[in-house]
Amino acid sequence: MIDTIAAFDGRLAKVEGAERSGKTQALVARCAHLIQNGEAPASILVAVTNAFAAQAFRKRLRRALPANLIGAALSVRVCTALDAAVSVLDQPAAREATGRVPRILNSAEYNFFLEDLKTIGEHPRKLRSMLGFLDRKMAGYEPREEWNAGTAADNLLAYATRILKLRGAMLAGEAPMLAADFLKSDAGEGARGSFAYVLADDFQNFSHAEQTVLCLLADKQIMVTGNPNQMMSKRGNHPYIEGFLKFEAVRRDVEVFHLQGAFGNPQVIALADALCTEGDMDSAYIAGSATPIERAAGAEGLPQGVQSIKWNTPEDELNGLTKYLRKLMDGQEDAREALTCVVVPNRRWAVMVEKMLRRRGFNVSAAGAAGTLAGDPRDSTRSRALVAYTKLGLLADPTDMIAWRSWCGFDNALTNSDAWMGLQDFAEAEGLTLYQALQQVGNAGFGAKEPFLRARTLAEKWRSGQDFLEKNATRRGFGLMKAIGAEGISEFEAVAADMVGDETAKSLLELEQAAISDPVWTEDPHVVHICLPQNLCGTEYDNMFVVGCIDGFFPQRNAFEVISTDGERNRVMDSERRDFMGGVAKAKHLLVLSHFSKAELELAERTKMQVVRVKSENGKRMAIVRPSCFLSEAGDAAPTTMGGQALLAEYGLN
Ligand SMILES: Nc1ncnc2c1ncn2[C@@H]1O[C@H](COP(=O)(O)OP(=O)(O)OP(=O)(O)O)[C@@H](O)[C@H]1O
Repeated sequence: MIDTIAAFDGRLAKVEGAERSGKTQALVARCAHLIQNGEAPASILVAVTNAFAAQAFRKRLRRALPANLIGAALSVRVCTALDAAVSVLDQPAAREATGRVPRILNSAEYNFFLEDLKTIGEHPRKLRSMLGFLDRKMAGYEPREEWNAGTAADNLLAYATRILKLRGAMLAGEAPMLAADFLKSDAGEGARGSFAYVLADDFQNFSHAEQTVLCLLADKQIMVTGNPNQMMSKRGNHPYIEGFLKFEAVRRDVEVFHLQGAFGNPQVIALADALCTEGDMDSAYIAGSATPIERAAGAEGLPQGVQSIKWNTPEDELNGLTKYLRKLMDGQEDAREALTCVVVPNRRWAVMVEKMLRRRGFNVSAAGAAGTLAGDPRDSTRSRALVAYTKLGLLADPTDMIAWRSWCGFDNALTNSDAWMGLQDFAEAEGLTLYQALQQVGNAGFGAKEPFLRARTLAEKWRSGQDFLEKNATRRGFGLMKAIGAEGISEFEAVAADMVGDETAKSLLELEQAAISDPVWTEDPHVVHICLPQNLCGTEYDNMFVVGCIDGFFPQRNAFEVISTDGERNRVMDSERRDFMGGVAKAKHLLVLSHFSKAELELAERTKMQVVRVKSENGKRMAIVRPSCFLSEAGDAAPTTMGGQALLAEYGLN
């Protein structure tokens, strides 16, 4: 079947199949076939769900091609649909037609934008709900005249667009819609169909607007793969599942390929299959049978299949499980630690697991659970990463108004939104760009009369920013990291580890932007990966250890919360089950589902475990928790649970 797909040269194709059935492999094969038949790599676009999936696809493509074509493999564009939309909007014709700069706000920059929106006087909750509404409409690619947004939301949209335009910024939710509109317009004629071949993996994960962009970019062929049970519905991405399900129904002459079975460990596939019969899962997408994959040479002795291990407390679990992992790795001749992934329920667990693994002598990357630029900008000592990032942004481009907006907002309870709004009005009234206006205000020695309310505050910020720029404009590499105060900050660790030492501010900013918004794994084969389940899309591992496999973590507590409605609870449960099923199926040989039975109440509450009851133990209040309900849902496909201490004893580890 894969060979037929690889050679398929019709206009439209859809490839569907169960988890691990070879959908991505089919696209890799198609892409390799095109290159081997002399197609220019630049004529192929591969769209995937996130940067991890892009990295994995590139690796698979390289492997699928002979050495003399590696260069060609590297030149194929493999990116997210959002990236593809941004590239469209970055073309001069699109910038002119839209009047917008496709510089996407990251989450910290978005928070400043949100603070600024509050100046219109709406209640914050109403504001969020209207923004959510607008975001859904844009992602859903509904015609503007059918939004029926109401006056308040219309005004909000106009205001938001105005301030984004002035700032030279765009929201992630806007880009696909704007790109699709542009590609459909006369002005976009040159950009339409700019790739002969568009291959879209996990098409069910893209929003309607993103799917539209991908279709408009394809000239000769679009081939999509997908599986509704693997839809990732994390907040903010609005997947349009119908776009995949009805792909052939709304178009003519679509060739549909249905892949049978799956490749991987039969026990792992059986567990994933069992979950595909629960909740809103579509049982038409069940593998049914699995073709095992051979373990690599040197690793044949390692355990295979699914293990369920029970520990007493989270501390016991981390301690015991990392010992077990150490033992398994030491038992291999040429251990490739990067083929092992520890799946964690949240950031806090990622940090704990990372610490423990390092203590056991492992090199570790937690890129799969990387945080955003955390901290409270109202107090710059509590948002050091964001301050460092802003300084880097100013050094990279001293006219970047997104960086200046952040810079002017630190250490003020309302992030100086009122003053910034005054600056915007002033710029428009004077016919100046926002940068020119800030420059003018900053350099003016106005006496008692400010050109707008609190202009003096912005003038001070401008001058301190200019001082910083003058002192540090020529710095590079590690000196630059020191100057911006990024040394020793965890958010900059990944970039610092890969630095050569002569990076300019611009190149360092690009690396840091990627690390925050689109993290990828280091290429080092001797690094254990730590990942959240939702980042496993497009990847696979020989060994996978899920820690904290309890109710409240897998699935998260909202799936049980008594205060929400049945519908809401089911929605969360279904979405968590999909992430869990899709995630654990990526274990090619060994899947360890590890859980503990009690934790200190304070930790349990803070990390939102689903507490069954509370009991007192040695003067401490302990929360009793349950193994993940997904284990019981899997029924016979779930293994018998073994005690952690018994496992350690078996390996002589206690
Ligand atoms: N025809 C094949 N022969 C042997 N192994 C294959 C074949 N097709 C795929 N595989 C292997 O099976 C595994 C699953 O393949 P792939 O990742 O392409 O499936 P998928 O359906 O995209 O999975 P996912 O559930 O992750 O979306 C991979 O390890 C891949 O190398």
